[in-house]
Amino acid sequence: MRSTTLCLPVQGNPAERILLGMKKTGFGRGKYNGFGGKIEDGETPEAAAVRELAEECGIVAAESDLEPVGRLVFTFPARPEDDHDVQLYIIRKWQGQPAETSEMKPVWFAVGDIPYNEMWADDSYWLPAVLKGKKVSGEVYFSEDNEEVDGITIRTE
Ligand SMILES: COc1nc(N)nc2c1ncn2[C@H]1C[C@H](O)[C@@H](COP(=O)(O)OP(=O)(O)OP(=O)(O)O)O1
Repeated sequence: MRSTTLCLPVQGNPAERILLGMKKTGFGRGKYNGFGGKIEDGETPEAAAVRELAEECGIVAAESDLEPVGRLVFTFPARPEDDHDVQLYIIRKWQGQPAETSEMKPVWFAVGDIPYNEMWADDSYWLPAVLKGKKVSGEVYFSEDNEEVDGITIRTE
């Protein structure tokens, strides 16, 4: 199970726009997603989230500006090496302008125009709640094709 972070930069409170990145390499290539990746040995989830934001879209954030919004566990029975345990954050304040990197191409979307058909299939189950200010936790099981959701439990608070 990979321990990872996923950070969602937004404008507005409640969120009006969200910054997503088109993944250019590795896991989730060809999909829009938030920014994040593996928590390295000895690193806190918050330090990993800030590092990945800088590496993937060039923005500089303070750990104290990360808003924890939940945790999701993704299970791929047909490809267990891709199982992910993900700490989720929203961020509304940072320094610098988002820029394309070797890993991701950032694009702003209005909250009503999020391209769910170009994202992981789980996102439409939990992202709307997060953008409305809820915290989420849950488990997602993917089907044999590693793309469709086969089972999902999402709790909101
Ligand atoms: C499968 O469902 C998922 N949905 C969403 N929206 N995001 C997911 C899902 N599974 C994982 N993620 C997130 C968690 C991380 O932010 C990234 C994956 O990071 P990881 O470090 O595993 O992938 P890479 O950055 O490609 O790692 P390498 O650089 O080692 O290739 O996706």
